[in-house]
Amino acid sequence: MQTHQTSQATTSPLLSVNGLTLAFGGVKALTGVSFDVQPGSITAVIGPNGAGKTSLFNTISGFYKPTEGRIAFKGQDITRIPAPQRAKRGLGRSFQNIALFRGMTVLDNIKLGRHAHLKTNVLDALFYIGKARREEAALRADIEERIIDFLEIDHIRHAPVAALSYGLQKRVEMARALAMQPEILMLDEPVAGMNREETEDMARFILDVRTEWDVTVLMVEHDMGMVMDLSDHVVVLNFGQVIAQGLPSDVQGNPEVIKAYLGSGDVHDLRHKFHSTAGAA
Ligand SMILES: Nc1ncnc2c1ncn2[C@@H]1O[C@H](COP(=O)(O)OP(=O)(O)OP(=O)(O)O)[C@@H](O)[C@H]1O
Repeated sequence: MQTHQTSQATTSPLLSVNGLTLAFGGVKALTGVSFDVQPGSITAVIGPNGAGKTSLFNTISGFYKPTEGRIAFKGQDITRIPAPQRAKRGLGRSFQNIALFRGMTVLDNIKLGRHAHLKTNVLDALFYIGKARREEAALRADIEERIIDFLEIDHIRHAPVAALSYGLQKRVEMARALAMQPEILMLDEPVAGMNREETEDMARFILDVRTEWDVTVLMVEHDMGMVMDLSDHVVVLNFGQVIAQGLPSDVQGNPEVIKAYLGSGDVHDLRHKFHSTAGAA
């Protein structure tokens, strides 16, 4: 297994995952997973289907409780802290399958950013809109405008989410996650199902989120080309374990990584994506 010394600076990590183990009954979804996310970095978690990526994301954001291990955010242990409090502390996330309120407008979805991930029903969320209007409208509006401007979604701000293309919906989901004003943005498959143009747009937004918003990015993504182009650090999972981590160039040629993808039948895709990367961006 490669160490991640090559691509990891010596500064204190923003997020530190240590020996994380998660079991569903007899199934071990994660076994002793450890890695750091450096502030200001783009870190990607990759791995074949069923490798444990979503389980890892859900454990970091607090939806699953690990059987063993520790998660530290900004130097503080958050392993036992409930998901809403993690979000409040600055862990923002999007979801693999779009989790927007489809009947509501883009703007209202963004307004819910701070609370929608934390509330389980629409009434709670709607109540929040009223409350927000009274209490913090000006501040919120400023942030919302910046997000709308940044993600170039002004023209659809009053459109119902259900009427939008898939690529735009993913962008609105990112907008909503940004409305939480996260320090670390966790993106679950940000370009899944997107065409090439949409993927390139999203890649640009992810890079800009880091530079213009000063937000650290942790993403799970299947699109190898994008991962290799954007990431500072790549963590590879297979069967719930970290089999390699380091610079994109390190993991790309790692025999264990190739083997993991070969086993899953994804190697053709992997090779194709690796080789198409250079000319893509
Ligand atoms: N809620 C659950 N109950 C039982 N087993 C689960 C549950 N969620 C995940 N698993 C199992 O844990 C393992 C890891 O699954 P996970 O969804 O985290 O992988 P993944 O890398 O995100 O896969 P994909 O790329 O297909 O989304 C798999 O064996 C899966 O069947």
